[in-house]
Amino acid sequence: MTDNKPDIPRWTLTRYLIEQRRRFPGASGDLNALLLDIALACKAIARIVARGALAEGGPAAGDTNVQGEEQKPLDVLSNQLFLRMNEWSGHLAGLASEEMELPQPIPEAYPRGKYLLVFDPLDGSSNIDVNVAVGSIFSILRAPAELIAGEHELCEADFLQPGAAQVAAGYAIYGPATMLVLTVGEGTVGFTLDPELGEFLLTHPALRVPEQTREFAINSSNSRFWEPPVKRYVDECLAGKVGARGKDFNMRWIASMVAEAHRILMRGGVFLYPRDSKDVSKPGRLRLLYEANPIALLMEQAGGRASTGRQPMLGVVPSSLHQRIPLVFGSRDEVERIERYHHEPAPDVAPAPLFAPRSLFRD
Ligand SMILES: O=P(O)(O)OC[C@H]1O[C@](O)(COP(=O)(O)O)[C@@H](O)[C@@H]1O
Ligand SMILES: [Mg+2]
Ligand SMILES: [Mg+2]
Repeated sequence: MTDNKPDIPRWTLTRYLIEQRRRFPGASGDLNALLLDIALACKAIARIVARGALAEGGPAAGDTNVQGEEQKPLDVLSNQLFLRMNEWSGHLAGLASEEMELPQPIPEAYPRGKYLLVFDPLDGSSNIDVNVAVGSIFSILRAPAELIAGEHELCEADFLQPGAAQVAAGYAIYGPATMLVLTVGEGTVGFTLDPELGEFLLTHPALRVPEQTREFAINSSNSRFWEPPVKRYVDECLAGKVGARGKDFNMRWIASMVAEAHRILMRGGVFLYPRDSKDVSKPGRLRLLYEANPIALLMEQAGGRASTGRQPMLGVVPSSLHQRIPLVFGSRDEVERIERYHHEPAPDVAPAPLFAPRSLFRD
């Protein structure tokens, strides 16, 4: 079965989740209910984003988040929608967001559940004013047993689980169409919002990232700060047919990671936001728990790969809630090549000869 062919069952998100649950006869249905609440938050955000400059009622801008970045009114509003749609549900033991310094416990009045939700309520929000696709990214983890048992209060350490521990992950993209792209550990699937029905309908039942590509995405204004393996990789792509790769490459940079991830899931490619020396206090631009990990799981479940450049992303043990990390993802062959470049010496750095001729004019 291929995407967008008439043999795709026109399942709603609800129906898809019911079918998935059949795989686990003992399942409580909590995960499904949580995913539907998240989808509802995304629909609410989609409506506001679609109104653009006509949207009303957003809180005043001007604040900064824990990352020291300017919060747009829609960042704040999207965060509130995620909280409002999810904290009462009884399926969560806590939430954490890009826009909140500390994890948010479930209010006393509401029941506690067994999952943790981590999210970036609006990714690529610097693109809102220019009407480019933005999105919401989420990751679902199991709450530690002691937290569920009430043996301790919700704390940062509860969230510090490697990406491989994610139960589900996904994003909504607010573009010309709104889509929800999801994995519950059984492949990566895409739903398109039917605005008349208000339903996410399954349109991409088996997303696969092609193993090879001729398209890369990187913010090349940072090139002077890159490490040698990344410089080497990009130089080889730029050299095209006559270079080491023997083929021409195309380049894209939307500056909205959800949109880049979506393009790569649809037609392949590789994305890099590598470690650089621009600001030594930041080992990468993107955040591990609510940007890199969910995208990594979606990629891996679609046959792609995600990495720090040095190790698989899903194996990284987080050290803090808002930890930043170098991120490379997309077509498997390209990500593996970039990893290889990080592990092998650069080809032009020949070992210093024991008896090199000495000269004042040597460069
Ligand atoms: O402006 P830069 O350095 O190109 O960074 C762009 C990156 O920053 C992000 O916008 C960060 O996400 P937020 O908008 O949620 O902070 C990514 O979506 C994107 O890949
Ligand atoms: Mg983001
Ligand atoms: Mg954001």
